[in-house]
Amino acid sequence: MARIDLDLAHAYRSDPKADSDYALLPLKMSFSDGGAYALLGPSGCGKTTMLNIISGLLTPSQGSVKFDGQDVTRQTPQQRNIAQVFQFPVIYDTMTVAQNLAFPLRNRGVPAARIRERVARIADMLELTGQLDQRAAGLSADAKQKISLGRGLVREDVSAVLFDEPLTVIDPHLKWQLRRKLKEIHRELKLTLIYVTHDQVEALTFADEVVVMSRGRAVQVGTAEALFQRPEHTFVGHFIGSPGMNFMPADSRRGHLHLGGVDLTTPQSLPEGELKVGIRPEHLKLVDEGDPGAVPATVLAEQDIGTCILLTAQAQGATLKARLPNGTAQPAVGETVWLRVIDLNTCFYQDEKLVA
Ligand SMILES: Nc1ncnc2c1ncn2[C@@H]1O[C@H](COP(=O)(O)OP(=O)(O)OP(=O)(O)O)[C@@H](O)[C@H]1O
Repeated sequence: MARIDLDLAHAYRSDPKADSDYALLPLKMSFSDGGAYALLGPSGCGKTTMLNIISGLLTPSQGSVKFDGQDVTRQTPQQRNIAQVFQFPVIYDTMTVAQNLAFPLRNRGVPAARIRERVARIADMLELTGQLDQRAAGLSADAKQKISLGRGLVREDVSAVLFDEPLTVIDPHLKWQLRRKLKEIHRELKLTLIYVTHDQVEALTFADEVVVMSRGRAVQVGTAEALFQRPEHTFVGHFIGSPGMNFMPADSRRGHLHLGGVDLTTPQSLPEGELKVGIRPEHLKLVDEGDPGAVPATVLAEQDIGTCILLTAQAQGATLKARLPNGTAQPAVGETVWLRVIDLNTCFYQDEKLVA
């Protein structure tokens, strides 16, 4: 296993000039030895480009990739000792499950007894033990992808295991189980795992640290909690959470926060000037009229989504979403309510970056 350091940029076109010419803008980041990471972001943000640069399938147009301090920028995936799991199963149909799992070990001359041990362990973790002697050809798409995962995880000597949206073909119920399984496997095997996905639930359940990407930038690297509580960029606030963070334009002058027509006091000390106030739907509270951190809002809709009531309201030109606990007295559509937007959970942004 290895610590991985990136200090690079990548453009698929030669002679890039504008930011939009880059698939990855200049970035510096590190993946620690034995960590579980997810690269998360919308389509086209550069996740696969970053993964392919780490694996060695792609050479960055600028800069370097280091494994344990050694420059591997020009090395192939084999030389870097990387295992990869792709979206679709990569297995040998004519082999049995056991032979498929053993293949990467046999290829490297691992002794037979150790191969048996390791295959049994991986099969047990992925609940494939009962199918070890079956030919892969007859198995379902789910089982085949589990074999692919197993082949990625079976070697002990890899620098890292890279996953590119590995659960795409998996049935939703099994997907949920496998996400948790991968987390357990990481705890047990302590491999460096890097996992590409555009699904935040997948990223947040699997990874110790999530790299949130937007348009060729890694905008924040953090734990699920940090991304939820303190998004460092409005993009992260908006992208993480369901629904995402609410934002309202505001103006900070001489210790006061003007939010539309309302003047509010904040527990945080704020820089002067135009700001965006960010508050999660989970933190937005219905309060009494005149509450010092609240704004009046007109109820637009209410939806019982089982775990809570999702309230949509309009306040000072912004649409706000609040997750209210079940059992909360529901205001009528069109009614004016007071929503507390300022409390210790509130985040403040200037030029889209967190400032308080
Ligand atoms: N081989 C290529 N040649 C030219 N441009 C490419 C190539 N591969 C990717 N791109 C461009 O680079 C940018 C980043 O693409 P990339 O595939 O890394 O994003 P992604 O986040 O993995 O997206 P997705 O989730 O859709 O796979 C996109 O604008 C894409 O169009």
